[in-house]
Amino acid sequence: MFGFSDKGNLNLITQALEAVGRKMRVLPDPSTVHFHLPGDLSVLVHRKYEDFINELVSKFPHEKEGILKFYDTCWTIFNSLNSLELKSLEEPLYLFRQFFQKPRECLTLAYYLPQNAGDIARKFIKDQELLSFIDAECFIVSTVNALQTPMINASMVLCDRHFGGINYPVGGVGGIAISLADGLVEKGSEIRYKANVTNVILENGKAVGVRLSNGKEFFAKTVISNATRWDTFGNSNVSSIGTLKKLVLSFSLICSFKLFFLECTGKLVKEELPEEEKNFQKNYVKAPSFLSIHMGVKASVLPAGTDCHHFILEDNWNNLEKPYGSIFLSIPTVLDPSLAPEGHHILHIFTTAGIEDWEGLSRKEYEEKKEVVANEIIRRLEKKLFPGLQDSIVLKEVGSPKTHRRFLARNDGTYGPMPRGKPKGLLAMPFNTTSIDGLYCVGDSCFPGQGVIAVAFSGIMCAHRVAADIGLEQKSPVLDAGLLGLLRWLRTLA
Ligand SMILES: NC(=O)c1ccc[n+]([C@@H]2O[C@H](COP(=O)([O-])OP(=O)(O)OC[C@H]3O[C@@H](n4cnc5c(N)ncnc54)[C@H](O)[C@@H]3O)[C@@H](O)[C@H]2O)c1
Ligand SMILES: CC(C)=CCC/C(C)=C/C=C/C(C)=C/C=C/C(C)=C/C=C/C=C(C)/C=C/C=C(C)/C=C/C=C(\C)CCC=C(C)C
Repeated sequence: MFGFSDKGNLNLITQALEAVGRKMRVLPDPSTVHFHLPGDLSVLVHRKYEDFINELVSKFPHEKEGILKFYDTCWTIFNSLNSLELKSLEEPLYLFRQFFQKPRECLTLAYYLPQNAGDIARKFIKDQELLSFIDAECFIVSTVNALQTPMINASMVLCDRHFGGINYPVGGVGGIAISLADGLVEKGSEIRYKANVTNVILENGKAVGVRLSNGKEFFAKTVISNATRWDTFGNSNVSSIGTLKKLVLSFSLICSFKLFFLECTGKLVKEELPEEEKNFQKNYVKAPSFLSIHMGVKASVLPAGTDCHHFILEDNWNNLEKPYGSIFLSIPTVLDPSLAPEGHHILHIFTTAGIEDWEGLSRKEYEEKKEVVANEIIRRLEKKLFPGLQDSIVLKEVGSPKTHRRFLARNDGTYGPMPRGKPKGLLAMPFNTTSIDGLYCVGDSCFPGQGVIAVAFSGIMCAHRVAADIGLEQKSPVLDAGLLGLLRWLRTLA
């Protein structure tokens, strides 16, 4: 996980846990990822920045200057981000204060806000293979190439992995949700599980509550949807799953709905798609989902010193963004052996996959397809990294995009938003307010997009904007109208 360090301003998981009186023990990962790329290009992203740069320069010595300039630019942006107090960019008093206190940092961020990593990389680097490597660097966190990845997001991940580092919570990442939930309850919040929100209730155009599938209604000053914007507002061509995770009944009472067996169709806001959302859907499409394989294997199949995370694209750079083209692999037991019985390891293998491949199949065809597709991926891994992998398997479970849709209740099982074309950086990303009074959105279809830290930041921004709107923080209605109007206009330029 990113965001789990004990320093800086961007360790948002640590901060979220602290806010509810919790702390988790973490294990530092000595590397972020081991890339295995076409032409036998192998790059290990070491935790220590200098080690990573030396390794990359050793593969592309003729591009030393370009490499340093590109990653230095990332650091300039990261250092600016890391110096700010992170709050709502939709709240003018805070924004002006930040501009006043940190003008250079804010102007740096404003300058890079509409830019993409691939364009910046091309200013400094000519080698096509190195540019493809930077595509892979971006793809693993955005599921798109560098030309489509906002520079601010790329800088955040390309630097924080060396600054705060990647850290693994002992016992597994599920512990994060459990700790947060325990902490919230201890602070007086109430969490309702298996509560299927199907409608946002509107009164005179204002969101005033939610209705559950069992007919129960809850009323509130503020409603916050953590469902994707497609699930919240719907889209014109695909039936969606109604979702709503977080409903704020008042600022101090947060209900987090976890729903695992929901497959109803329809959007939460039963109104015509607002213009703002049309603009969002014009700029962003749903990224594909994933095919996931969870395996238990005999430890002897892994060579000594195997790294925790791998990214594999065997022969052809053109396959990077294609479904099933590249393979992600995490082996958490490398860091935390307590997760598996002695002598065994856990492999989480995943690859991008679209829902359309998995629909319209009978139960039998579906099960058979999962087996065939998973076996092919295991065969590729066996060939590239771990000879004997197939025979070492003691447990295997395969999840398809339909699994993601069902268990995460995300429209088409999507990983998140993906730019339809070449975006203007983050300019088109909507923030938390919506065109419906009293209704806010959080999560990865809001600024700044996919990723746990990005999503945590959207939560922090939303909390601040809501606090201002319900009178817990200072606000200026005149400046609000000005800034929100300006931001709306800027989004239409993207
Ligand atoms: N590091 C990783 O490997 C990894 C893995 C998964 C996700 N992520 C990140 O998490 C981001 C997504 O975060 P998010 O918070 O936007 O979305 P999310 O999908 O994580 O949260 C949605 C949650 O809402 C619940 N839910 C859905 N419908 C509901 C309903 N009707 N009522 C109640 N609960 C409902 C789901 O069960 C799910 O837990 C992704 O962009 C991704 O980057 C990272
Ligand atoms: C408003 C205006 C107009 C202006 C203003 C200016 C300013 C001040 C600005 C500011 C800005 C800001 C603050 C921003 C922020 C941002 C952020 C925080 C961002 C973040 C981001 C993050 C991210 C993107 C992350 C991501 C991550 C991820 C996705 C991860 C993933 C992972 C995985 C998938 C795993 C892998 C594995 C293997 C390889 C195996």
